[in-house]
Amino acid sequence: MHSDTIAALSSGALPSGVAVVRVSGAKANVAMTSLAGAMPPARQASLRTFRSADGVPIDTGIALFFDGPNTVTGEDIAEFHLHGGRAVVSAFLQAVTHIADIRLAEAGEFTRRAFENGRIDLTEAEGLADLLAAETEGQRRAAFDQARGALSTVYEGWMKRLTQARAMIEAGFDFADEDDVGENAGAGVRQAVSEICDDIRAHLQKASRGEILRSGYKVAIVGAPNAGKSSLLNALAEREAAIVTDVPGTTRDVISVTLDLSGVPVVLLDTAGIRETKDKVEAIGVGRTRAAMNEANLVLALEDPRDAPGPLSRLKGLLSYVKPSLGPVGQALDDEESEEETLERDVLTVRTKVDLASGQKDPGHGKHLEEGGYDFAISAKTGAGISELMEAISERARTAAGDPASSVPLRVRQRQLLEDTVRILEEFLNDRDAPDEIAAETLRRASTRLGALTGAVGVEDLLDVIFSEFCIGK
Ligand SMILES: Nc1nc2c(c(=O)[nH]1)N(C=O)[C@@H](CNc1ccc(C(=O)N[C@@H](CCC(=O)O)C(=O)O)cc1)CN2
Ligand SMILES: Nc1nc2c(ncn2[C@@H]2O[C@H](COP(=O)(O)OP(=O)(O)OP(=O)(O)O)[C@@H](O)[C@H]2O)c(=O)[nH]1
Ligand SMILES: [Mg+2]
Repeated sequence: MHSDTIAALSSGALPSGVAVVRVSGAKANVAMTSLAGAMPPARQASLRTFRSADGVPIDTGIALFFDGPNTVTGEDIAEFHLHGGRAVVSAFLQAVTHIADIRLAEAGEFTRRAFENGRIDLTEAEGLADLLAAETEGQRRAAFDQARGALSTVYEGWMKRLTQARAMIEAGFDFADEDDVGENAGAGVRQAVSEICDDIRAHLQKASRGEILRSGYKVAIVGAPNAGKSSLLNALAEREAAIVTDVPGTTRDVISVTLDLSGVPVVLLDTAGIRETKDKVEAIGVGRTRAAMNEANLVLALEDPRDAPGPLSRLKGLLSYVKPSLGPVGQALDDEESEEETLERDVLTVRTKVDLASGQKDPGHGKHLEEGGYDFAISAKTGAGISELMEAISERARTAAGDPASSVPLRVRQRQLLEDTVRILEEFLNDRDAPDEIAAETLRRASTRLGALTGAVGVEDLLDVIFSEFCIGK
């Protein structure tokens, strides 16, 4: 139990209609009696006038008292629902923190107490943080699912099975002389571990989907200077997010706009046109274009076919910037064949400015313009082809993000711990001749990784990072 009682404004930015101040800890009842005059019946909303220590009224509002340990934090909680004015809340917080042993809470401190008092585990706390940050329906569903313990159940199940496997080996120590027992137990353990390993691998397949849902499906808009990239960004965003001029090299930095497409956040990245340049600033911009392409789930390669030296030849050069591992599922591919497939799937070629007559002579080269060969043809000026392109992006984003309610790991931290666990379990499975002591130790290491997922073990150093991500009052 903590000695300090903490207090904070738990509702949003002021001014607001109503402001909720929460007080959690051993002195929550003292806060209630001194500010509201008396204790309200537990868990019942009561109208009270709140007064500072010298009896001066601050505000009239709703008082609520939740008696621990069955509360959000696991401690006694007093809630004060005030009028949401800045001076009201400020006078109230002043009066609360005036009481001995009550101080203002740090960011995430209520949730941290919930974790430390065993009310929630770490995946649930992370789910809560994501729930507060959720901006799309898909994000909300996945985070809500995780905050309610969907991942905890899965991870605790694996932990239990792994512990049983370890227990079987450790029991085997006692039968060291009796070969029969040792070998039979050995086969059972291997079978059990290999099943756990398969289950974790299947779960990991969903991880990249969860990460896309959490941080957005990234679409890089690339092409030569003046191809019409910023114009496309503005058309998709339906606002003037980027500067458009007829000067090649207008965009020098990556400009990002996030859209909510059917519940999946889609991050559009407008980039600097790719060309050899002596301009220092533009050269840095081109470097950033390359980085944007590498992190993108989808690349839109734009081309105005009136540009020399002709359609697609430049695009080929552009595509060579793209990493082979790029893919909606984010999985690295090993052979060349699938590498080509990935490029085909994740790069859309877009012909721009179709309102400018086609079949026109290329002024520089006198060649006829190539007609087909592009996945899409658009005009940012007339709007032609824009909604078709938008639908194609949306469909890819939905596929890449998957079903938000299917218990996907949303975070890199979670994925890495799961990958570590699989690696250690494989080590165990591959070393058939390991003495029992070594085998048990290998499984123990795997348990430690799994335990860190829910926060059961070895996460002390991480807690500050995880909980500081919350806002104050949560
Ligand atoms: N006013 C207010 N609204 C809020 C919160 C809050 O802290 N205050 N919450 C803050 O996040 C969320 C609700 N979360 C809560 C979770 C558990 C309990 C609770 O008292 N649980 C007990 C008793 C359950 C029951 O009565 O059935 C328990 O789990 O044992 C209360 C709120 C959203 N709305
Ligand atoms: N007629 C016509 N002009 C367009 C269209 N799209 C863009 N333009 C024009 O083409 C020029 C370049 O457009 P931008 O969108 O700035 O091109 P960009 O690819 O972002 O260029 P950089 O940032 O310099 O790499 C501007 O003069 C635009 O008005 C279009 O669909 N039709
Ligand atoms: Mg531009």
